[in-house]
Amino acid sequence: MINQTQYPEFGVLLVDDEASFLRSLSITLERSGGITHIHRCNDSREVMGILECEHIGLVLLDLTMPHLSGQQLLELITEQHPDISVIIISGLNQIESAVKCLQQGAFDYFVKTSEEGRLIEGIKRAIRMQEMRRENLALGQRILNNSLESPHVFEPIISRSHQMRAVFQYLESVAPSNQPLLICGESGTGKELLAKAAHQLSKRSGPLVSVNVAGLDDNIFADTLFGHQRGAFTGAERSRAGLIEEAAGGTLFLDEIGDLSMASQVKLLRLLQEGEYYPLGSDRPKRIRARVIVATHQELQQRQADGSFRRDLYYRLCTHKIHIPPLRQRKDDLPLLLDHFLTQAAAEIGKPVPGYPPELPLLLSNYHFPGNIRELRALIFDAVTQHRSHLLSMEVFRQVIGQNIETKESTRGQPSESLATFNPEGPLPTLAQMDNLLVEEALKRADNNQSLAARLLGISQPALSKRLKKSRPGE
Ligand SMILES: Nc1ncnc2c1ncn2[C@@H]1O[C@H](COP(=O)(O)OP(=O)(O)OP(=O)(O)O)[C@@H](O)[C@H]1O
Repeated sequence: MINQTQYPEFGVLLVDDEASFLRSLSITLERSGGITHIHRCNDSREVMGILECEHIGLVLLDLTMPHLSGQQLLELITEQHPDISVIIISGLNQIESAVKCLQQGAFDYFVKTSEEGRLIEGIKRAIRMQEMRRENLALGQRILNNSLESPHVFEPIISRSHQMRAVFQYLESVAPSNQPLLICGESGTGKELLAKAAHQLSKRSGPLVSVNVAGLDDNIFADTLFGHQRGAFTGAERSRAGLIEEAAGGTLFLDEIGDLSMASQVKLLRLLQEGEYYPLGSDRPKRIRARVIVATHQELQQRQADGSFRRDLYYRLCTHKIHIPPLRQRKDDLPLLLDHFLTQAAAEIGKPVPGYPPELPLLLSNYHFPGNIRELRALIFDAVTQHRSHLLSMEVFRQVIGQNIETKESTRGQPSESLATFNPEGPLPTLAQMDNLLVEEALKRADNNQSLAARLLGISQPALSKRLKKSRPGE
């Protein structure tokens, strides 16, 4: 488990011969930047040894020191540990030495008298770059090996789709990060399941605290997240910790973020930018010690375009972004999910697991599942509850899916993919030719099952059979 006080995931080494400066710099980093994973060294001769045995990602280096100068150390570090970032924090405000250090590979250069906010921002930028570099490396490695480090975490998420596998690999790579994670996808695609997996992978010792923010008015949003002091408003008889506090050392999951009010979006942005918040009625800021995961089924790009979602908040949230494909784009998962939910439903109801007619997977694969996996699960549970024999009845499925296939196929103004095959430069097919094309396409989709093909076409099976006899007289 990651100690909840350790940020970032790698160590930050402070090197200066003045022990008092080291002490005050650590306090500043911790208080104003939330940076707590700190090592200190006031003897320049020990630096290279520390880099060998500690997990260091960033060095903050003084220039003027006895034994080895900062410049000598910078040269050694960039040569022997090119993956470690170095920021120079010097007592000298000399443009030549700054330029020289940057040319030598330093990430940034500050003077000790620099304004605290600027210094912290620079250090956080370096941490962020280092985190991204590590994530990229980890992701590249996983994709190359096509591997998962913790496959057990994904066991509740049934899938064999290569798109979902890529999602899992990405999730593993960004799990240690402290940056927000944005999970997008249609309703019922498993965003909450994925948030749980992300929390587990992060190995944070604190809890996963979830809240659906859709429809929360701004005051309730602030009170829910930030908590309040006693007497903060009429009726606040006791202080109450908010969910941010409850999630300390763990993960705060904000679901339906696309539906957050504009006023609350400003509050969330400030929280993410500054890492601090004020409980209602308090003038003492508190530091957020939870990783934030947000999810939405809304198209956030679209919501930005129509002015209902802040662009700056979107950019804060999307450092790490996952899009879960809808079920209709990963039909390979249908048979697995069917078996999974049949077993689950049977166990819950206390019945033996029923078999199902061979045409059921075919029927399911021709449906567009607007409610995604949640809808599939509900359908299967309903069918298992209702069935009486050893074989699952198709009736429940036909009632829902049959109608919707027809609705979907007859949607006006939205040509389906198979109809969008006209060559605009070629001659227009005749109605009779289109008729044949449609019948052929329906049979292909229905795997030559005529009753299903008829359903797709919105006609009866005898009507289809009649047409086929006409168009294929020899068969
Ligand atoms: N791949 C999967 N394997 C097994 N069950 C799944 C899978 N994906 C989703 N589910 C199940 O489907 C239901 C909906 O999933 P979940 O609540 O995670 O979706 P969601 O995307 O967060 O939906 P919403 O946007 O409506 O909040 C849950 O019962 C969940 O356990």
